[in-house]
Amino acid sequence: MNALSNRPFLKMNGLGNEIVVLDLRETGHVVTPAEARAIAGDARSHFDQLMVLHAPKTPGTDAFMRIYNTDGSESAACGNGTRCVAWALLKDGTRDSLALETRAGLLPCRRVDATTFTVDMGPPRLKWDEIPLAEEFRDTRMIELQIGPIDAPILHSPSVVNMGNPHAIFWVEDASAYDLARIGPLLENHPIFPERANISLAEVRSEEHLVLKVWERGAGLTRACGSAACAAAVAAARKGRTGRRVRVTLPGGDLLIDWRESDGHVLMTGPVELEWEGRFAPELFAGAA
Ligand SMILES: N[C@@H](CCC[C@H](N)C(=O)O)C(=O)O
Repeated sequence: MNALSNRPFLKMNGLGNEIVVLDLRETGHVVTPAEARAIAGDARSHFDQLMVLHAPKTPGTDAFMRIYNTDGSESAACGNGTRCVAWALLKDGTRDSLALETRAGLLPCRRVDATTFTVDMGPPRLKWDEIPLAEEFRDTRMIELQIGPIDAPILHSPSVVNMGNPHAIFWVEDASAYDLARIGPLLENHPIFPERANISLAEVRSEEHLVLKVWERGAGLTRACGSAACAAAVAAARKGRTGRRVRVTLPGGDLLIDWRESDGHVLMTGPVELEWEGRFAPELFAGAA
C-alpha cells in the first residue's frame, strides 16, 4: 500500500490558483514527482501546486513545506498556496500568526480576517546569478532575449526577479493581445533560464495598479500566481513605473503587494477558499513510485 493511500487532503484555492494541502508532519514520507503527478491527475485532487507540510526544521517555525507543480517539479515558493496553508494551520482560532519555511527561507504569515492572509514573502533577489540567468546581465530591470519563434518585439525585453522562484515579467500595453498558452512554454524553457521561469505579461494601469497574466513554470496558465504578483510589483517599482504598494489584478482577482521600505521584504495580502476535504484513493498511486 502506498504511504499516501487514504491520507486526508484539503482542496483549496488562493484567488483561483488551485491548491492541495497535504499534512505529512507526522510521517517521514517525501512525496515523489510520480506521486505528485498522480495526485494532480485526479479531478478531486487536481492542483496547480501541492503544498506538503513536513515537521519544522527551524525552532520557532510551524512546518517545513515542499511545493510541487502539476508536472511533479518542485518550487521553493508559492504565495497563494502559503496563504492556504496559513488558513489550514490557524483555523482553530487560537493564534493569528505563524511561520512557515521552504528551502528559500522563512515565510511569516498573519490572519487579516477569516479568509484573508498576509504572507511576508521575504526580500526579492535581483542579481543575474540569483534569478538565475545563464549569462551575466548587470541590470535585471531589463534584459535582452534572443528569441527565434516569438515575433512580438516587446517580448524580447523582460524584467527578471527571483521571489524564491524565477520570474520574467514582460511589459505590454494589452495582455489579451498575446496568446500566452502558445508563447508561455517557449519563454519558460528559453535557454537564458537554466531553471526555467514563470512568465508574466504585465500591464501598468497606474502608479498603484498592475494587471497580470501568468504562465507558471511546471503548471501552465493559472488564474493567479502570488509570487508573480510580488515579482511584477518589485520590477515595476524598480523601473519607476509604480510606487512600492500596488494592487495586482489577476484573472482570479486582486492581491495587495507592499514592497516594504524598512527591510525590503515583500508582503502579499489576499484571500483563500476551502473547496472540499478528501482522502486519496489507493488506486491513484498504482504505478507511481
Ligand atoms: N502559484 C504560485 C507559484 C508557483 C511556483 C511556480 N510554478 C514555480 O515553479 O516557480 C504562487 O502563488 O506563488
